[in-house]
Amino acid sequence: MIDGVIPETVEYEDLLPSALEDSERKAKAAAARTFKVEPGDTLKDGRYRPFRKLGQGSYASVWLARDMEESRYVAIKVGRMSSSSILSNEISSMKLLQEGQVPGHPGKDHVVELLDQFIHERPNGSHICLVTNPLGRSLETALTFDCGKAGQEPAPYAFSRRASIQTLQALDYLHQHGIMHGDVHPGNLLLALTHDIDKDTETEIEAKNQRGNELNLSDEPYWLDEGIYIPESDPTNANVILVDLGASNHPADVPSRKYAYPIPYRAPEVVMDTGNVTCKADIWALGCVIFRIITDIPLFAPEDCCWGMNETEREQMVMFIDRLGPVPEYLRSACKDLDLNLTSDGILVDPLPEDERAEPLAKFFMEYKPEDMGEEEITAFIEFLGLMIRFDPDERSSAQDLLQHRWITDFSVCS
Ligand SMILES: Nc1ncnc2c1ncn2[C@@H]1O[C@H](COP(=O)(O)OP(=O)(O)OP(=O)(O)O)[C@@H](O)[C@H]1O
Repeated sequence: MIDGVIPETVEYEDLLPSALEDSERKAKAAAARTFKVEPGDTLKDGRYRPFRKLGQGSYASVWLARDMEESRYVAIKVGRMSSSSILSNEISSMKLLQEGQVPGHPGKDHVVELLDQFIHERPNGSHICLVTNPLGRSLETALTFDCGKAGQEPAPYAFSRRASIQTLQALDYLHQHGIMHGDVHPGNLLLALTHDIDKDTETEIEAKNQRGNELNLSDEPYWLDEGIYIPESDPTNANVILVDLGASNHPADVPSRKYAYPIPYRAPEVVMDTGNVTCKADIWALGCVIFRIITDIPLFAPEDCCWGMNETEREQMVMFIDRLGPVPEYLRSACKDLDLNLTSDGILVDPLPEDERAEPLAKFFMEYKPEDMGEEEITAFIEFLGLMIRFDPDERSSAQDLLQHRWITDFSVCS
């Protein structure tokens, strides 16, 4: 909550003439709820001057702004008018971190930090705004566009390993503060900028972007680190920052239905909507994220990715069973609701033909393992992965224990 105040949401639809068609009302309302910047606009009584869009999410847009008071650049996440509870939740978790009692934790440097917060009032409602340091592109973007797919080299293993460890440190930092993230995926892991943009003028910042000056106030977001490709940059210089605490929940070990994991990162208890979702769902998602970072291949990617469709959930459960083995007792009744027939041992009565089944976890990893990973490290990594990717949340390791695992501690790393 911002200083104890959650602004009331004014439903813009209610203010529109009733004669308007439904679709027209919805379009007008959505446009009104979305924050736009006009040249010369400022926020918080002139303190911040936004001049370029950095990102667009479902609940907010993110703007690069000049902080006139501190002579620096900041990123301002401006919530849509209808998203006040999500942004307030995000701020309350970030404040918990600010007040936190875990000094010297390495994860602190890998979680987005709240610099300021305020409410931007508009005639028909308010936008909650939160201010953080400007960051670069996401790991999702970097892995998809910089490496592999575009005919380029996969990310160097030194980079993938470093990014994986930093993500684990970030999550442990949150969990030590009693916060479950609830939306762990590579799109929420941003690369820290590798140069100090505070030394640049606004014109220089635009000039650094190869696509030119007309980016100002454009609706299309651009990354600040455009043109820096991971394989070309020094992996020892890369740092990832976990962002977007909008779906976070605390205390982290109390079951909650507040989470937003994208389909490939959803744990069995999330897929089956058992209601028993705690920070252990973050651990499953972490396992999927690390697998993706290290191999560039998603661990569980159902072909039919439609939210809320039973087919997707059934397909995911079948994949889990193929990769992990029998469904534990506690999930079996939920499987019945999905029309998944299981034997009394928790395996499928009608499995897919052998050549259509997902391979077991270790075998699947061996197919995509990085070339420069040694034998012993491969064994350690498969063991490490198996501590996160487990059906039963109670059997998954905590982030704190994972940090002590030999894959983290025994192999040379540049973190
Ligand atoms: N500090 C930052 N610096 C640069 N870009 C950022 C920063 N924070 C967020 N972004 C960009 O803005 C996008 C939207 O931000 P964010 O994910 O926090 O919004 P959201 O509405 O909560 O998104 P979602 O739809 O994922 O829930 C991010 O994907 C990222 O590309």
